Amino acid sequence: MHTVQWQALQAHLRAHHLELADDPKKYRKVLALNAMKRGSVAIESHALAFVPLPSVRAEICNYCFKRATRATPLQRCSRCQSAYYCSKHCFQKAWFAAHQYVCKANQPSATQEDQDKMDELMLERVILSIARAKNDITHNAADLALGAHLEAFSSLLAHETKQPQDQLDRFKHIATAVIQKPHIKSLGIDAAALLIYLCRFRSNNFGIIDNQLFPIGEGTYPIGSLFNHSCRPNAVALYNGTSQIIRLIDDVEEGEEITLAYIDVANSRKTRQQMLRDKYFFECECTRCSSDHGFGLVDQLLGEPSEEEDVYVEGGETFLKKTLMEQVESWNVLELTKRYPPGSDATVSPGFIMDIPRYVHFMGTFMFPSVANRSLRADGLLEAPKEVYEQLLFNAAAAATSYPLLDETEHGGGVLKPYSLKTLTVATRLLNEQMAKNRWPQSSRLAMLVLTHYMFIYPRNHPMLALHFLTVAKAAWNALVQLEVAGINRKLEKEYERGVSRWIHLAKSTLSCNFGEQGEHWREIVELEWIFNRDQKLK
Ligand SMILES: C[S@@+](CC[C@H](N)C(=O)[O-])C[C@H]1O[C@@H](n2cnc3c(N)ncnc32)[C@H](O)[C@@H]1O
Repeated sequence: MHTVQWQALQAHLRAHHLELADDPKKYRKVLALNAMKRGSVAIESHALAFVPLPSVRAEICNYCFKRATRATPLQRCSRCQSAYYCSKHCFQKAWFAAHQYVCKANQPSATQEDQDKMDELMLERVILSIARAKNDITHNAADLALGAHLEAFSSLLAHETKQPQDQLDRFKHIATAVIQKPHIKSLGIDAAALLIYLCRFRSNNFGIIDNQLFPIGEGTYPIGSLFNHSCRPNAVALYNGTSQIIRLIDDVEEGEEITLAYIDVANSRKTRQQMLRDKYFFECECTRCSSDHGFGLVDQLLGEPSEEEDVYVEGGETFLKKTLMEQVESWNVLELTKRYPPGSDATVSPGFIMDIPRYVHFMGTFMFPSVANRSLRADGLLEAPKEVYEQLLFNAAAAATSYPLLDETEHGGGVLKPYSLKTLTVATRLLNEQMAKNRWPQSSRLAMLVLTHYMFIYPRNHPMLALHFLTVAKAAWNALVQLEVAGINRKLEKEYERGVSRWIHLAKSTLSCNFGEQGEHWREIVELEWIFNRDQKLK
């Protein structure tokens, strides 16, 4: 067994009720030692090194990664003019950790804006961190976490024989440049070891994201890198500054593997598998990739980009946008809620040719039944056993693909599929445009269309889904207010009121599992709930 040799690492993981086990295909895997609840933190760890993305370097503190605020504007390093910090404390920490070695007078920022520079900075910082950690361990042998980080990093897969030649050439170039620097030379590491480090970064490093899930940097997190990939993961990596938090988004049984998604799972099956092959050198056999039924149906429904290009012939994206917006404008909520009344059964045949409004309401009976059915508990679906929840999604995928689509060829276009990755891209773009124009009834309809896609793509309680529930709740509330001002009929008002209250519930339930019950998103949803309840009382 390999895993007996990493004693500090195993002890560190065990302290978090986790265990590293051998795996014939994946090398090793992280298992839960006991049952764990969704929303709980599996493990939190610090980076061995991190580098901000050049595009956000002037917007976040380059040491703690907190965004600048009016109260804490960023100060630029007066010497190199290219690093930014929120406080003297962060500057001193960064200086001591690595900045003293890389800071050069009047460095033009343009030279730092490429991947080579990021890799070079990461390499230097990792080398310095390891040297410092080794030194600290000799003074404090009991520091398990430090030992665990070192054991984890030194045992990560580098796949050096599988890396493409152009990458290896690039890495050799970077390693040669770094090894010549006096503060690195004095540490006595050879170029071959540095090449392995760079290969390890490529198949193990994380993109650091902010609270809106936008990338702001890259980090080497040896503990986080022990988790394997799944396109249907049960955990996510979120960040508090530069601290990495691995949080469970579903209940995990004793002995179950904990997995993360290395790539955005909103990609087609072929694209996902290609991305994983290119960068991580494995064939994905996760539950989403390996089934022809179940998730196979879901992947079929979302489509492959090349197939979609054939479908959206004449007019291309312009046709899609125009047709989609026409359907959004003519969307009759009352008529559709009558067709799918509260209590309707998802298996009832709708007997229609599918356009977008019908599709969304029909999918709603599977995916968010509590929005249409007042007798259901708001978050019942999110609390159902995983198998029950997933079976519902599979039924929805099978039902969606079994109805004929509205063919618009007579009007000079192609066929607008209500479901597909292409439709998702166009709907997301339109949603942002409509929100920017304060067109809230249209925004709330587009947000529901996007939601029907996200429900297929992301596991429940995934942060993308949680943020989107928040968007749906805000859009529905703003739509209600706008429609009231314009003079809404009482029946439609009731529909919207039920919708807002249920979306708020769903947003709270999902947010609590990933971002937690604190921070800006939680504040936003609690404020919306308060305003909505006050409005209801006043009525
Ligand atoms: C970030 S590491 C994950 C930890 C790794 N298994 C280990 O023991 O160090 C990424 C590498 O693990 C392997 N891996 C991760 N997920 C996998 C999966 N679902 N199937 C097969 N191999 C996987 C691949 O070799 C990949 O390049």
